[in-house]
Amino acid sequence: MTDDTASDDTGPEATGPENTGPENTGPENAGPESTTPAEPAPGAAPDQPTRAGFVALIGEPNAGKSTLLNQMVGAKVSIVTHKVQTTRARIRGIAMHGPAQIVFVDTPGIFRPRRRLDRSMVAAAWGGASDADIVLLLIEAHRGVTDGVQGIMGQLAQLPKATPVALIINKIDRVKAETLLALSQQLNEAFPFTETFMISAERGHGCQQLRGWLAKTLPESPWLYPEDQIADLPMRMIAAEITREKLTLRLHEEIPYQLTVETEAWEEKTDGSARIEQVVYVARQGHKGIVLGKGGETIKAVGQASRVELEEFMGRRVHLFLQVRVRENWENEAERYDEIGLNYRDGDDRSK
Ligand SMILES: Nc1nc2c(ncn2[C@@H]2O[C@H](COP(=O)(O)OP(=O)(O)OP(=O)(O)O)[C@@H](O)[C@H]2O)c(=O)[nH]1
Repeated sequence: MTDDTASDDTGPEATGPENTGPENTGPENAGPESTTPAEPAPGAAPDQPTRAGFVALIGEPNAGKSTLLNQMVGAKVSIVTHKVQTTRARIRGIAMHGPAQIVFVDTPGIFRPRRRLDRSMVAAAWGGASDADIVLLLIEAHRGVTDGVQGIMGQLAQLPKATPVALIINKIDRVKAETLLALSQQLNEAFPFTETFMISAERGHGCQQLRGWLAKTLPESPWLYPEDQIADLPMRMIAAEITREKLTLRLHEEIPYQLTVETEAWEEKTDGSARIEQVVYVARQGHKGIVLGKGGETIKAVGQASRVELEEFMGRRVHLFLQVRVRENWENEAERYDEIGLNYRDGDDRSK
């Protein structure tokens, strides 16, 4: 182990042959919370056509997009913290509802970009929206029509006319019913929303109705992802996001937005555990020391916290290995954007 590698895995390293047996539990068998494809709902008419498509979640930072996604998909596919702009990648979660496959695109918060990376996030958010079959605009009930919301509403007019756009008023647990009705009326006068839902993403209120509406509104189509691919599709990404969340919480304001985590290797062990190798990329040499901490204590604590959460999430043992590498000018390397799911091209930026 070099000084930039950490693992809190104190158990004996498994040395058995590569595990390829059919009994091997893949990341798709990630425990009760994982994204699990459902059979067509009991009672669904056998001749009902399958439906599928992309649903984009649009909203100001902190509106509750990740919370709603987790609620819909039933798995922790993106990270919820109190910080804004925690969502770096276009993480997709897939929900099955009867014969419908609902593919969620969790866009980064839409906000005024300052740096190039920020601009790519905005472009990705709007790109996700215009490619989507359905757009959901999330508003925070207690904040009402902010400047940011007004800005986003102005942009909605640029979407293809046929795209259904639903207004989702979230955090209804924070306001009175009269406030909600007035807000809904005000917003519906400003834009012709196809439908309005009032929900609490955190508590799950209204989410079942929303899911039902999405399922019946998506176009008739074969499923976009084969059933056996659905569950493990985002696992590496989820694992990387869990570690990035632990880093963010540990490093506070220091450098969280200038680092990224990638899962480089994932090996299933014959004893049912998983060996996961991840790399934390930092933008500057100086940041490496901060992430490692004195005597490697920071990265060790991060690794430990991440491993505990991964084990809880996956329902089995995890051996987690973290490395820290410097990738200078990461933020300006256009080719990196594709890898984290951001496709930025000059001219794409619709935020101005
Ligand atoms: N009271 C209340 N809080 C909620 C609700 N939904 C989400 N929150 C909280 O709002 C905060 C932001 O939620 P996120 O899901 O991270 O928001 P986001 O839109 O994904 O944020 P970004 O990733 O920054 O774009 C978190 O603290 C959530 O717990 C809700 O229905 N009621």
